[in-house]
Amino acid sequence: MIEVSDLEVRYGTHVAASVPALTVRPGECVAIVGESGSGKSSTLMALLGLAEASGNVTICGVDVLRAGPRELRRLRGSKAALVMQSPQAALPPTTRLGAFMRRALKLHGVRASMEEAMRAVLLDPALLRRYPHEISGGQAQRFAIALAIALGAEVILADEPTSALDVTVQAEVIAVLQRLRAERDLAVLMVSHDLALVSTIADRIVVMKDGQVVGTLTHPYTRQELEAVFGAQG
Ligand SMILES: Nc1ncnc2c1ncn2[C@@H]1O[C@H](COP(=O)(O)OP(=O)(O)OP(=O)(O)O)[C@@H](O)[C@H]1O
Repeated sequence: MIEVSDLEVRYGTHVAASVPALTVRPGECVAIVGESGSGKSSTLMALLGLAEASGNVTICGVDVLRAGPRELRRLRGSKAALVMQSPQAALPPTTRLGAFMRRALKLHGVRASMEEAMRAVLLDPALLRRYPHEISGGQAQRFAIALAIALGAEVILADEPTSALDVTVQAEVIAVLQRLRAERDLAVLMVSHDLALVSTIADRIVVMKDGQVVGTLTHPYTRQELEAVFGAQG
């Protein structure tokens, strides 16, 4: 569960994003869309306490902007998972996927079946024996989600999770996210510049421009609404 009110993200005196209100309930997917530089990533980073921000952010009961380092570490490590554009680059190249996941589980004191987490994202558990360079971009993205599942994530924050992938692989990753949020009641907040993609998955679309929220659409969207968003973006 994510609840945001009066959020303002700053870099020095520059206000990069201003979000008056945003809620993502368990089982929901909300997308933030907007052109480059509109403040999408800054918003996402502030939600995990990774940017200078004021206002109120509550994720899984943690008051993020006032939490101490230990509470934030616990939140980021298990309850709220960040899925980035190219997870392959973030994986240590000389560590097999299974060893990496085992280490992460141990670090956070979590006991979970790695095989079950792999199957939940439609990956063959045999891939746990591979090195990062031996899997595809789409598999790496699903591995990042499997890791989140194994660690017991309740919230997934995804920053352009599919923009480095080709269209069919994008669809696989989106299908996995869709299934997980329904089956496991995950709250998914996704940042994307791809309106066509998010309109297939999001319950709500928050449109940002120049650091401001300029509109929110609720599913089902009309063509006119989507066209208006394209206008607001461009
Ligand atoms: N670390 C930083 N220091 C200073 N300014 C930053 C920093 N990160 C982002 N900004 C500025 O904040 C504004 C919002 O950037 P942000 O990355 O949030 O946009 P975005 O919508 O995610 O863009 P993109 O789609 O290109 O990732 C921009 O003006 C950007 O230049």
